[in-house]
Amino acid sequence: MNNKVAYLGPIGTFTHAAASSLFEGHSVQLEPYPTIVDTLQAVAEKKADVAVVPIENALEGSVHMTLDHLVHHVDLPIWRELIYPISHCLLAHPNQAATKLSEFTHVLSHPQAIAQCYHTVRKLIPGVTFVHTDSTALAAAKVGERADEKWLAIGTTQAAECHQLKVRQADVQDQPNNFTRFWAVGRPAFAVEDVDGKHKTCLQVTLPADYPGALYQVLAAFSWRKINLCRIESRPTKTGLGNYFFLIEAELPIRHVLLQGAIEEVTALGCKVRVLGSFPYHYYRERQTALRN
Ligand SMILES: O=C(O)C(=O)C[C@]1(C(=O)O)C=C[C@@H](O)C=C1
Repeated sequence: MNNKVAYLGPIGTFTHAAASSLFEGHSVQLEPYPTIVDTLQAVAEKKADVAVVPIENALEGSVHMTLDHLVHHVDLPIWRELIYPISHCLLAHPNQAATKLSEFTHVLSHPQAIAQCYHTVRKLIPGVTFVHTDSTALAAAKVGERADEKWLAIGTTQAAECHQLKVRQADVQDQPNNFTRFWAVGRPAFAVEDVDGKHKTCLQVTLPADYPGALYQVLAAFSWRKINLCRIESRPTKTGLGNYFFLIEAELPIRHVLLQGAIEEVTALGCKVRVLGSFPYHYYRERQTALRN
């Protein structure tokens, strides 16, 4: 039976593009879900084998909805990571062809997409009203349904094709080097080839108490073993103001003896350590090249 892959849909989201790339060449069933939480819940409730969700963007940082749901509400291993290039377009209904860009009144999109394009769009359309939607593709669908409104969506060229919209301006993100990391979480019943052996482990570390140097001691366990950390982030434990846990991503697989040693040391300090996943990662372009060669 085909593996079911849940993704933040509908068709035409960046997550859809990332999921298609991750499972290219495999017979899977891609199934859209309306929100990040629904997408993760689909795997938790065994309606799907794996879920593809955004986790971090180069311009806007963490996607807290994904991170918090993975930490607080489900227990699903991170299986793979894809780093995908993000290019946002301003999409309009064809009936608005005569409307100048500066005359549009509303720009609809996912909050992450709006944040990544905020300054560029405000410069193009001063005084525009931003409207949040659950995904960029849903914004495109809404614009497609309202031919008479001077509305724009921020989204992908695929969403423009799906809803017969016109790309009025491409590449409207505030910075050119825009990438989003996507995680596939769950337990699909097949292996995907490792493109180049790059591996990460994501740990949730909770300190036993707040005292001077507590985090320094945790980091020292990685530092003297020369383990490269590619991300560290604090998030509220939701138990009271000022209570945090730390998400630490190390560039080693969990089975590596140095990482095992670091985890033992951090645990001996009284910290709670939870392994959220140990997984291969690759950049979109590397994979395309690898598939071609
Ligand atoms: O709305 C989409 O198209 C998504 O896939 C979500 C999402 C995100 O939440 O980060 C994915 C990539 C981009 O960073 C913008 C939006």
